[in-house]
Amino acid sequence: MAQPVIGVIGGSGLYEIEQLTDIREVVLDTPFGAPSDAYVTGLLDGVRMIFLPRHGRGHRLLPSEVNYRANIHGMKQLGVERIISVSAVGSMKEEIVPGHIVIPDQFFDRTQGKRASTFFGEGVVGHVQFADPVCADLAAVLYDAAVAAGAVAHKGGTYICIEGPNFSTRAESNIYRSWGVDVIGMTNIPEARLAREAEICYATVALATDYDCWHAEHEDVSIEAVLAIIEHNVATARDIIRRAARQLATPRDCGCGEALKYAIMTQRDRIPEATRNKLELLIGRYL
Ligand SMILES: CSC[C@H]1O[C@H](OP(=O)(O)O)[C@H](O)[C@@H]1O
Ligand SMILES: Nc1ncnc2[nH]cnc12
Repeated sequence: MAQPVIGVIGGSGLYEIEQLTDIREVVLDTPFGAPSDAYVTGLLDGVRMIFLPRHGRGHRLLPSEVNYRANIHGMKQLGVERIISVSAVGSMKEEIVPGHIVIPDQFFDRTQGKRASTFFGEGVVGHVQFADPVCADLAAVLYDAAVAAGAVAHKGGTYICIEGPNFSTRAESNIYRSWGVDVIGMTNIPEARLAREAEICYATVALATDYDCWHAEHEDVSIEAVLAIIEHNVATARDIIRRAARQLATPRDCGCGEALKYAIMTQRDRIPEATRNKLELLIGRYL
């Protein structure tokens, strides 16, 4: 069996994986438009990796402008079975100190409907389960890798995803905290939803960079502070990816690869030809 391919979507501050060898750039088109940038494929300790900078090289795309559907479709085209997302996040809890790593196990969607968040539509209806939005197996590997890399890591937690690009108001921040969320960011929704629809495992290495604006003894979040923390921790993020990759060179043993098995509602002979063609890579085997 071919070796599983691991995708990495790099967030703020992670625009390349320096340790890759046998590097090739792949420019892809998808039925959903253009991905954020060329994919970089290469080997990390012999494991095939595909890297994509979420905001494009040079950080050109707002969280709302990222073409999440194209990014995930491109990963699928390249045979990716597991996606490691790397993201900068604000901490919503005292004990998650800037510099710590969180491996979230839940998402709370506060985006504002501006992002295409499903591959379905245009005559085909599908409803995937999303109660547990993160692949537990992949998350466990990432947590262990973070600990082995020497990071202070938190296993599990809720990532609230706001639309951005502005950071939150103090009132919003305090209300989110009262909801019990752990970290805040702007990108993991709809990325995680689309990975599930594409039957790709998804989990995030979230690097806490700030205390948003709720903490009386800490400065309000600013890009300056976020970038300083990222700069100090990007080597750790790369180390986590490298350690995780070594553990992920085996076929997966979770349910993510069959997420669509019972999800498609539409009577098969009523699915328009054009939609069939557009979604062939994602749903072809169920039609
Ligand atoms: C640079 S702070 C705000 C920015 O960083 C996070 O992006 P990513 O998840 O791609 O690391 C956050 O979601 C915002 O987009
Ligand atoms: N406080 C914050 N809010 C939203 N996204 C972030 N990314 C990093 N810090 C953040």
